[in-house]
Amino acid sequence: MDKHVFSDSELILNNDGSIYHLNLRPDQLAHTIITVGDPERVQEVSKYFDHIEFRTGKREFHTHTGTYKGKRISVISTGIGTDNIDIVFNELDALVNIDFKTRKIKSELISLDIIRVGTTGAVQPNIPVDSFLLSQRGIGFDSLLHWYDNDLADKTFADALVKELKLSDDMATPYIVQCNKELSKHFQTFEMLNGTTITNVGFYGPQSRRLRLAPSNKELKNLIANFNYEGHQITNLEMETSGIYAMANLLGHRAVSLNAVLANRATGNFSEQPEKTVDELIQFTLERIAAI
Ligand SMILES: O=P(O)(O)O[C@H]1O[C@H](CO)[C@@H](O)[C@H]1O
Ligand SMILES: O=c1cc[nH]c(=O)[nH]1
Repeated sequence: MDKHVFSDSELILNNDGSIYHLNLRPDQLAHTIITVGDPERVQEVSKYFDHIEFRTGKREFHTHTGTYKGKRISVISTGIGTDNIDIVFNELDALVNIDFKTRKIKSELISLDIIRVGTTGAVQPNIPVDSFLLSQRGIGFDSLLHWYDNDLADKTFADALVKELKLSDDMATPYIVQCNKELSKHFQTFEMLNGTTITNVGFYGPQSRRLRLAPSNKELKNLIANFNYEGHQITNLEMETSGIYAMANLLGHRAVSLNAVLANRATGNFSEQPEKTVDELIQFTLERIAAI
């Protein structure tokens, strides 16, 4: 594989030498990366930079690269969902680990630090809205990992999920993936909760929300809240973490997912100050990154 030359249809470069979706050239990317779902959140992060050296954007993928307290950081929006995470992680990895001139994998591989600053809904009543939660592990209901050759499966944990949550055969087998323990230590402070995060492919039915359409598994919200596997309770639901941990583990990057808890699904509450809470998580994250 090291000698393989990637064809134009597999490693797709734009006319200016940037990679297809992210619109970035290798020199425009820092090796510490903050990912956010919302493209508008990119500027909410980069407004704290000492200076911004580069801005680009295409579709939902917007990037600002600059420094914070002297540390070079890129902040990139992924849009919503693990389908976008597949694109973002493959292209980030290509930017550092594939030589765009020879179209071959480099002999020395680089490991990126990738920190998600996202939002979430808690499923346990004792997790307050406006708190911060670090996903120790992600449970993927989204199937992304299954499309890659991998040995990350934890079959016993997956079997317990299928049985206890009464997942139907029509649904993807869940997968379980971990944060990078070394990187996660830098974000462990008294205000940070830790948990197990389910990532799914939608905000409504797939997160057991009901507006006009009834979810297929009507008990799912309660089953998730009551699930316990070897002491691991499920804490929260969102839409990217499992994909981020899957891709980071497969590609050799370090990733951690930090969540601002905006909803509590058990109590029915939603934050009265979502922008403020996200802003506090952004400032917290930048301070912790500067100290790495
Ligand atoms: O706030 P972000 O980072 O987008 O994260 C969460 O919010 C979105 C849904 O509103 C999903 O992307 C979910 O994962
Ligand atoms: O409940 C929530 C809140 C934010 N993001 C989600 O995906 N779910």
